[in-house]
Amino acid sequence: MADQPLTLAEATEKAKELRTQLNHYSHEYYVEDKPTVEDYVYDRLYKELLDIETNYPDLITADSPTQRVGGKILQGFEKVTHDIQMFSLNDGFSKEDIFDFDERVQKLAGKQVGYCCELKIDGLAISLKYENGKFVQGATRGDGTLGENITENLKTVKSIPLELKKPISVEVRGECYMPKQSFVNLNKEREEAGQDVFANPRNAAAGSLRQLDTRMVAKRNLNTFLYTVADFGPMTAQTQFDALNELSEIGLRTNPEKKLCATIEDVWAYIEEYHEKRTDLPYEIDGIVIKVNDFTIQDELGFTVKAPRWAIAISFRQKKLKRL
Ligand SMILES: NC(=O)c1cnc(OC2CCCC2)nc1N
Repeated sequence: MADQPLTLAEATEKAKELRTQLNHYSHEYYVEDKPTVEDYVYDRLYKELLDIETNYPDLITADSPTQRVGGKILQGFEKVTHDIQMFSLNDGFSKEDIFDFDERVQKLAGKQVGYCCELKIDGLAISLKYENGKFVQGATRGDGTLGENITENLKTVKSIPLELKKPISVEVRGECYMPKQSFVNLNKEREEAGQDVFANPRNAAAGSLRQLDTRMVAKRNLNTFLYTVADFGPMTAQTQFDALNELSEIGLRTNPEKKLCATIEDVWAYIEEYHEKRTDLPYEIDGIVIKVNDFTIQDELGFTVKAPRWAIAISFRQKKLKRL
């Protein structure tokens, strides 16, 4: 016999249960890349929730997985002022530049310091604001002070949680990027449709986030890695390495290839390692970012107008950098 239609009370309870289950499975799949259920299990539960929301539209919540598909046509992007400037990075082009950086840092810090090394994801820098755990604003870097409000577009990026694992208010920053395979598939589609193709995944990600039709963005399979805590709220990390782990603990996606290096020689080994490995990665990187690990020392070193003194990027895309 066909299921009896749910009462409002039953539907409310069931929708809440389904949202929790679906958001958990989605976190495993999109944030941890470790799904524990087959797609058909997810799809069946999703359909059940969609049916309930269709019958009881008032039960639709902002963090419902059904809201990820987009459906808004924006008129444009409002401007957003970054209370905390989004800095860029000084570039290094050779082993000598990296060792000179280490010398400067040690001189300023008055001691040998440890470094947190990260892959330099080739995407678009974004800022995410959460209030009491809820995703409230997403923005582009812009010129570092003035960016664009792309909240509605970022809501369709499945690895950006609409709700954190803890009800905290923080601002975090990272990179939004298009995986290599998605880039290949997109360009194939565009070519078949007689459209211009994108030159590289970074341009494809930027072009996708500029879409005013959020349904288009939802189809572009964008992804993220977060790497900066701008407003810590109650977060307690005292080093960059711990901050990356803390970002992951509250439900944000971070890059697993990070490494804590005690000496600049270890940093150089990491750079050479990923210069080799980069073609095997499912996303593009344009270099490595080296950061003084200890936040107290970062604060001592401070910033120039554009960039921190406690970090340097070595780019793999340098004419001069024939080989490392
Ligand atoms: N593209 C990246 O993967 C990346 C970029 N920037 C930073 O750190 C900058 C941010 C502001 C000061 C240091 N880290 C990264 N991993």
